[in-house]
Amino acid sequence: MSVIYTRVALIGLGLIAGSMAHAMRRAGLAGEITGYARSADTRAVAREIGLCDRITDTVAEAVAGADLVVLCVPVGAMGAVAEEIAPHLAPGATVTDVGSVKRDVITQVGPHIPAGVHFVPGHPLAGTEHSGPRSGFAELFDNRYVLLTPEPGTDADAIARLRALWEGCGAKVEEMDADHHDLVLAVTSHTPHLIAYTMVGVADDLRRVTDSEVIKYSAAGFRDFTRIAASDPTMWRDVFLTNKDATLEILGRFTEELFALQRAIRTGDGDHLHAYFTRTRAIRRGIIEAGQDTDAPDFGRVQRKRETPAT
Ligand SMILES: NC(=O)c1ccc[n+]([C@@H]2O[C@H](COP(=O)([O-])OP(=O)(O)OC[C@H]3O[C@@H](n4cnc5c(N)ncnc54)[C@H](O)[C@@H]3O)[C@@H](O)[C@H]2O)c1
Ligand SMILES: O=C(O)C(=O)C[C@]1(C(=O)O)C=C[C@@H](O)C=C1
Repeated sequence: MSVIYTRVALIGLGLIAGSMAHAMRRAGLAGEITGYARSADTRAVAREIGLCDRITDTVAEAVAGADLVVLCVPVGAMGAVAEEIAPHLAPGATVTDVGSVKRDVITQVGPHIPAGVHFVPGHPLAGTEHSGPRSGFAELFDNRYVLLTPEPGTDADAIARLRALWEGCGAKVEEMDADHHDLVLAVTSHTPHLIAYTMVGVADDLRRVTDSEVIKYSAAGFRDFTRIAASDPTMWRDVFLTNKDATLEILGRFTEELFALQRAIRTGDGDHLHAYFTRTRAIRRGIIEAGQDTDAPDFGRVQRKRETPAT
């Protein structure tokens, strides 16, 4: 594959930036990769492992002359970082981000983008519970979705070039409205994470009663919860604070369903439980029979819905 950007600047050197650096190198997509992280320790590790071609001690040096700047910091820090880089951005450059929430990032970053610089927000739907500069790997985005959420009127060439970069990193790219993104992700990622955090918290409370049996006999489902609940606390604090409305909406629906199931258990209503579990099983089977990636929801369907004219 050929070079798509002459210089890519990665701001915030953790799992996602590290994985992007590895994936861009794998396919030769960037002429040069520069990197900056706020913490001197992180920069030292990034230098030690050769994460980028150049790790700079200031954000200004990292973005100078870059035709792509990728903000890879926690969602709550995006606005402050955008303000810091703004005076140093090259005319014609594209700024993107990888944040898990999109509307709030647009609100934070948008006002700092100078005229002549393009802003194309993005979100790779791929991750692990690990963080930091050593956690990245080239295959993270292979066959995973990246959602781009540009505002109407964004330069089409800037979008196309960023799309090509992500495809070169192995991803499938779709465009989506930012608000819709936040609602979909509240269902498929944010609320499930909150539930996992809660379940592991409950088990931890119980552990004191059962003398570690909860850990010793933990079954596969619970182990999966503990993996999710080991995710970065700063990242997830910011996700819930910035995708508040959508998460509360989905959490409200979840709580109603949970109360209905709780009631069915208390009243011995086996028919209700059986019908509910039959319905959820059918959803999983439907996904498999349709030959879709069982790891990911059908974002193509969401996109097609968006394109349907309002009646
Ligand atoms: N981890 C995932 O599963 C995942 C998946 C998709 C998207 N994301 C999003 O990607 C972004 C980065 O997540 P990550 O998992 O790579 O996190 P990470 O914790 O591995 O890395 C974040 C990096 O940002 C740096 N940083 C924090 N605040 C900063 C600031 N104010 N200025 C400069 N650097 C700062 C940290 O030192 C660290 O190097 C987040 O917005 C997150 O929502 C994460
Ligand atoms: O596999 C994981 O560890 C993840 O949770 C990754 C995951 C998700 O699928 O929910 C988490 C947050 C992101 O914004 C994107 C991906």
